[in-house]
Amino acid sequence: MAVYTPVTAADLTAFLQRYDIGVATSFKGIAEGVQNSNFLLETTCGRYVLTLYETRVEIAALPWFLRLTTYLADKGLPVPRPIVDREGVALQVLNGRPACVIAFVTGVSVTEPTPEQARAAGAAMGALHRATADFGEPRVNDLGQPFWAAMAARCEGRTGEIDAALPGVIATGLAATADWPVSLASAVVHTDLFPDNVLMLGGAVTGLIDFYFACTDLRAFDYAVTHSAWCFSDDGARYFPERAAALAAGYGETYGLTEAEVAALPRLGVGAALRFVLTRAYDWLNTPADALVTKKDPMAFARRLDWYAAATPDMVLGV
Ligand SMILES: Nc1ncnc2c1ncn2[C@@H]1O[C@H](COP(=O)(O)OP(=O)(O)O)[C@@H](O)[C@H]1O
Ligand SMILES: N[C@@H](CCOP(=O)(O)O)C(=O)O
Repeated sequence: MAVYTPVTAADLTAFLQRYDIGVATSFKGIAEGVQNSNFLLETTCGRYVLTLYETRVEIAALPWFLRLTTYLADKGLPVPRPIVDREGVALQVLNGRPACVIAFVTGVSVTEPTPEQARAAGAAMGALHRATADFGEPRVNDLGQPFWAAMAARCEGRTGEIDAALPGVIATGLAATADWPVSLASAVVHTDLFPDNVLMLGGAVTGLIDFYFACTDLRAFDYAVTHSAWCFSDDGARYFPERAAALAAGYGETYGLTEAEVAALPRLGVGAALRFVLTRAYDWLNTPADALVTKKDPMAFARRLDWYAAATPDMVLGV
C-alpha cells in the first residue's frame, strides 16, 4: 500500500489547471512502493505518475533529485522525466505535500531476475554512471560509510531483539569497512538500484526510477549495492553467480570496473549489505505495528554481509 495522502477528483482537477497536459480521464493509487504516495494518472494527453512526497524522503533535497532526473532524461537515459507546469516548475505542493507529475514508463520490475535481465541492469547502471560524470552538483550520502557507526548507535543496542546474531554481524560489518577505499572514483550514483527500481520489458530496461537516495559516492559502491540486490535470493540465503557474471558483463559494456575497484569488491559488498542492514534494523525497531509500511527484514542483508565478508573478488564477479 503506498497512498498515504488521498487526492480527490476535485483536488486533481484544480491541480491540473497549472499544466498543459490535458484533463484527467483516469486516476488510481499505485499499490507498490513504500516511501511516497503514487498515483497513475491518465489524461487526454498521455499517462503520468503523480507522486506526493512523504516524510521518508529528504524534502530539502527534492529540487536536487528533480534536477538530476531531468538532466538524465535530457541525456536520453530511460529515466522518467519530471513534467513542468506552464511556468516551468516541476516541484509543486498538493494537499500539503510536495508533489510532482512524472512521465509514465511502461514496464514491470522483476522479482527473480534472469542473467539476461541482470546483464541489462548492469549495462543500464554503467550508462547511468557515464551520464552522471558531468552532472556538476554533488550531494553528500548521509547513509554512506562515514555515518554507519552512528546509524548502528541509533539502534540503541536493541538489534539482538531482531535476531541474536545481528549485533555480531553489524560489528563485523563496521570493522570490515572502517578502512574504506576512499581513493576509488566518486560520482553521482543511485545507491538503491534494486530490481523494484528498474522497470523492464522482457530483457530490456525501460525505466530507472526512485532516485531519492541518489548522492555522490564511490561508483564501485553503487555497483556493490546493485550486486547485493540482484545476485541473491530475497532472503539472502542463496547466491546466483550466473547473475553476478551477467551483471559484470553488462556493466563492462557501458562502463567497467578498474583493477582497484575489483580488488575492493568484497569490502564494498560488506558496506552495501551493512547500509541496508542498518536502515532496515532501525525501521524494524521503530515502525509502529499498525503502520502502512511493510517492514523489510534486516537478516536478508545480514546473510549477504556474511557472504561478502568471506568472498573473493572473483566470487563477487561470478567467476
Ligand atoms: N515513472 C513511472 N512510470 C511507471 N511506473 C512508475 C513510475 N514511477 C513509479 N512507478 C510505479 O510505482 C511504484 C512505486 O514507485 P517508487 O518510486 O518505487 O515508490 P516509493 O518511492 O514509494 O518506494 C513502482 O514500483 C512502479 O510500479
Ligand atoms: N531498497 C531499500 C529500501 C528503499 O525502498 P524503495 O522501495 O524506495 O526502493 C531496502 O530494500 O531496504
